[in-house]
Amino acid sequence: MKILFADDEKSLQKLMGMELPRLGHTVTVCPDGVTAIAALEKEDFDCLLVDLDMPGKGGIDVIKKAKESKPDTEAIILTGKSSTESAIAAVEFKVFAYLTKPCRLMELKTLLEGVAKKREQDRRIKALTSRLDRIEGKSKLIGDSSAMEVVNKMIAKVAPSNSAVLIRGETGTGKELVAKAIHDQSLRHSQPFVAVNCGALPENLIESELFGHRKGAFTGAEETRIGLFEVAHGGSLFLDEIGELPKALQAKLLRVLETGEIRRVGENVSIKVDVRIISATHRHIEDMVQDGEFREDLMFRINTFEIQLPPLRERTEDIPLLAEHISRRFWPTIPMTHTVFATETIHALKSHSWPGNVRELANVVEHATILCEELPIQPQHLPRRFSEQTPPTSGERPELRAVSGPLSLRELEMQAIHEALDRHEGSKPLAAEELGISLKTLYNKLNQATANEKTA
Ligand SMILES: Nc1ncnc2c1ncn2[C@@H]1O[C@H](COP(=O)(O)OP(=O)(O)OP(=O)(O)O)[C@@H](O)[C@H]1O
Repeated sequence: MKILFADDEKSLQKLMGMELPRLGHTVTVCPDGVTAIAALEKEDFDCLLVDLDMPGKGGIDVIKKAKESKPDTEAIILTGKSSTESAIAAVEFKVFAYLTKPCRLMELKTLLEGVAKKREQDRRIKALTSRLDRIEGKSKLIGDSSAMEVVNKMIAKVAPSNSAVLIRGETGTGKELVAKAIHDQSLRHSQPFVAVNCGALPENLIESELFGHRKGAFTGAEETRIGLFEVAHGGSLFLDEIGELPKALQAKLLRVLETGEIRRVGENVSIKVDVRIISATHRHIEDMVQDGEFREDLMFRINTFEIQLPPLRERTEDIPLLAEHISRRFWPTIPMTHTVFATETIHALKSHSWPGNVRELANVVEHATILCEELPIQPQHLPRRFSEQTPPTSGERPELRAVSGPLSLRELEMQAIHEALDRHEGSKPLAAEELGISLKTLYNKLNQATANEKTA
């Protein structure tokens, strides 16, 4: 790390000037606060190591100056005598640690390792947050059909309350997006939104995922871990596919919702949690209750307020807006003034039945943006099932051509890949599994096909 050391004690200046580089850091040694502030004006540092009492400007002035221009600069205060005022200032400026002199080198070494680790974690969090933002996009629900207007009104009404919400709708209709929109418009928006797919977790792991576990609670529980309820404390927990929750867990979840307390697996003390529950399902929960698969009391707990999402085929008027919005996700440089889809392409999109709803539309648009080199996107850029609906045009790409003559081995392979992708609504992992190839191989083949087209 780049460290700025400031202390008026000559012996310490000498010691740090020698020892910090030995610990793998680069150090700028300053004899007082004024010199340290001047150094900060010239360059940035990862960590400040400053004496509190120096003639002219003190350590707090140096930290204040550094945090003004670079708030993520870490600071460790060294001092001969601690005072309440300096301790308060240290808290105000989020100082990493407070060391009273004489400090031991080993202690300082450990602290600096802690600073380096924190900076690494902060960087990772930033990278993950920006990646998540890119993947999730904003929770803005696109669509101005009357059906979506109703949905938006319901979200606005229920969001500020603390009520449990059950979102119903076919797969890919945007249930998670609605859950996020409820959270974003609620008073909890600055707290965590945690999503968990109850259908995707193995049965033996769900309890510990949701409620956490104590070290040694079961084989493999090597460390105490907090569960998603605790992670979501103060915010919202989105239980996707709640119909898939095993019966035993339904009883435990009900108890948590009734008492507001969770108990980590293997622990016998309860912890209070404040979490708003938003659930979603594509299944008919009432039928599941009838068949004894879902607890009726739990159903009444989670469905205080219900939002029904319409399938895409019932709001085809939203398709042009949605398709354009999604295309910019994959192709962010498209100027806002450009027409992205040709009229015939919109017509083909509107004529489809969309069993996979908006997720399927997103896959189709991704496919088209990969194939299309020049806007607007034409029908032949859509997957095969669409080109079968529209008459072929000249200049059509070989792998999208209607089968008229013998195909080369590569064309046959691409045909099989596209058919598998169509069957799985664009899901590459599922298509790869069906074809008996790895996901990586599937990507390689698709990328190769695109590269071949570009050079053809
Ligand atoms: N109204 C919408 N506006 C913009 N994007 C949408 C809309 N509805 C869905 N999407 C997009 O479609 C994809 C699927 O949405 P989402 O995951 O919310 O659906 P879901 O109903 O939760 O699916 P599943 O039932 O499979 O969990 C996401 O990429 C989402 O951003």
